[in-house]
Amino acid sequence: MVYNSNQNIDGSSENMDRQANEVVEESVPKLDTSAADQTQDEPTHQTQDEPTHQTQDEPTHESTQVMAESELSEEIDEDIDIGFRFEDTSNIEVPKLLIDQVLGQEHAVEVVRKAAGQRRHIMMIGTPGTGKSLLAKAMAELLPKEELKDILVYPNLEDLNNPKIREVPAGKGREIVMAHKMEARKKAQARNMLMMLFVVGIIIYSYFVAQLLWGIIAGIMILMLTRQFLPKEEMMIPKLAVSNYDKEHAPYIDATGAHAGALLGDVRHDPFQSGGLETPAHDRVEAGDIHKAHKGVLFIDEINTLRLESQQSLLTALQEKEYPITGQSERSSGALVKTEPVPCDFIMVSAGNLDAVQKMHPALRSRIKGYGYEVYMRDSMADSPENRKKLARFVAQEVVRDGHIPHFDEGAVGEVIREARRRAGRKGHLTLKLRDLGGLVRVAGDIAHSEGAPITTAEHVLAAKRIARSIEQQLADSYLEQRKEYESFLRKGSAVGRVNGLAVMGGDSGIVLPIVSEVTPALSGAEGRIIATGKLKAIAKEAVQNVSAVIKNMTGTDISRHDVHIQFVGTYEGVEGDSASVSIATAVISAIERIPVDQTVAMTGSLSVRGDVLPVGGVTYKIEAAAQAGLKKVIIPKANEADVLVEKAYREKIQIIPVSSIAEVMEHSLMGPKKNTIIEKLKNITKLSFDIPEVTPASVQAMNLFGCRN
Ligand SMILES: Nc1ncnc2c1ncn2[C@@H]1O[C@H](COP(=O)(O)OP(=O)(O)OP(=O)(O)O)[C@@H](O)[C@H]1O
Repeated sequence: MVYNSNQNIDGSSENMDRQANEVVEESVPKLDTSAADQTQDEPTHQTQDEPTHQTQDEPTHESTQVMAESELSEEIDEDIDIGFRFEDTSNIEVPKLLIDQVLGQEHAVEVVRKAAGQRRHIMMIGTPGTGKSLLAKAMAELLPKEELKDILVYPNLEDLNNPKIREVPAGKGREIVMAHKMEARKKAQARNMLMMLFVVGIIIYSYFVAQLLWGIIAGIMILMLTRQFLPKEEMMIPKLAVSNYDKEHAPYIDATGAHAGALLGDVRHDPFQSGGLETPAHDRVEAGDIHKAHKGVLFIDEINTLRLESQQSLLTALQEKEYPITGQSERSSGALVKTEPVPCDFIMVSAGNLDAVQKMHPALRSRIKGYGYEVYMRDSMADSPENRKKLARFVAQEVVRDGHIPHFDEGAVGEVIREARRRAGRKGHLTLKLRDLGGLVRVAGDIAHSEGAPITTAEHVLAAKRIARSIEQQLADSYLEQRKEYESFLRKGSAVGRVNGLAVMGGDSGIVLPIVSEVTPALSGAEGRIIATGKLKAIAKEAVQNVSAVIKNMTGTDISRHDVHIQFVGTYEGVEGDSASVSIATAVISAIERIPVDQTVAMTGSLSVRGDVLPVGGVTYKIEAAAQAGLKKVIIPKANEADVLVEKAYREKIQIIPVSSIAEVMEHSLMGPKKNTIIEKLKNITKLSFDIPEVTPASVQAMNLFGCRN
């Protein structure tokens, strides 16, 4: 039995629904406690045979309905009001100071300004690419240049393994080293001259006493001995460990992922430790990032990835504002050397996501909390004329920073802003994941540059959007291709216990995720089980458990003597998040009640235990994936309705159905007259759910940021 995917399931498909139901009813008995054996006999046959048959009937016809990438319309959407008129981004002034270039993070900017004035540490938490390191760099620009120092390491004649440390004003260190070198050279020259005269004297004398050979040998011996035993002036030259010569502003040192040596300083190993060939200990001392950041900013991203010992040492350095340098490798001769404490009065800007906060050394965290600020970076900003203007300035900044790509005209900036809207995932917002958006600007610029175009236009940006697809997007395309080729999901007709779920990969790529459910008699004599396969991770597993509560409530069926199998088809990489909850519920209810599901429908949504459909992330990408796969309708949570910013090319291809309860999901996805009974039951359950706290799209975004995927 084939159901036309273009039928309206709300009204005109009623006939077909009835026919479908009749077919299913004929062959599959309704599941109840007494019909356990029957369900074991037939369901596999019913649910697997029918769909395969359906999809193989008309594959070529069907494939024409599927939207290929190349068929996508390249039409430019309606114009975007940027908030002001300009010819191209060369007319937009780019602020000189980095802090004035930061957009959308007003709170963080304010904190950075304050912290720079008061020399406080900062911890920035937020999504990658939202400007954390940019702000840290900007902070270094705000610090007074006058306080900068150079650090010199001197030999300690009393204890060669304890070199001395001296701090001098910036630029002075270089002068001191040069002066020492000059002096050493002069002394060495004078000494060499004296020695040569002495040796020549000996040779002349030996000539006159007819002992020339002995004279030459004595001369060579004297030269060798003086080289060995006379003090060497160059050994006394201090080493410039940290130089701020000619620096325009305070140092910004990025110590992300630095090993102990690079972070805390090190003393090199000396393979020739004697015989006049050795390198003096002070000359082998290497400053660490904490010392190079003296009077400046030390930036550490993903601070939790630093080894615990390094975090402890960092804490000491923060407290003492000085830290001696010693060899980090126990087996190296450098381990014998330990300098006097080296100044390291830096401002630490640490960054990461919430994970970083949880896993970092508690004492270090407490130090930052007690002597600084914690800032949460925003992911998006309001889509106001003022902010659109700022985004136009961002495009100008990126063009200037790149230095190779042509400026953008107004249309091109409009397209970038449209993409910023889409990527925000929330209506009325613009994304602040500006590193990624900057990537789009660069690819568009590269296309324009390779064409020899004097200016980047909207067409270049559109072309860039097609080319600059993330790995996940490319993978999603390849998945879709494979799934279409092997018919691993259906696009028309109906099937019992089978639902086209939707998922996101990498935050910006939707995929169709078929979910199949089957009900069999319980294998063990005890209670029936819910068995979910497809490498489900923690949240997905919990979602399956929650759904089972809804199902028990809804169906009123005692399923305790049955095992409910739920399969996430083709999920080799595993599944996380709870956005498949409505799909799981629909598949299981369909399997239990033997009511077919419309296969032209895709769905996404989280589910409360009382049957409310709650918002999820990535709706736009999921809808686009469903449209691209050739599906006709997509059910989304009503709370996500405002977040939908589907590309123009997909808008006509798919009907979006926002719902707020599982009853509505069933109404739009089940087929046949039997569905009304189940919908009535479901409506009664969801009526009771008024006291469930509301989950807003913003809270979903926050959950996503902190590692929860939907
Ligand atoms: N708020 C912003 N304003 C202006 N430009 C930004 C902003 N956020 C990001 N950018 C652009 O993106 C680039 C990368 O941002 P940045 O390195 O600061 O991100 P991040 O938050 O430190 O990311 P990560 O945690 O991955 O290091 C910046 O050099 C800048 O070009």
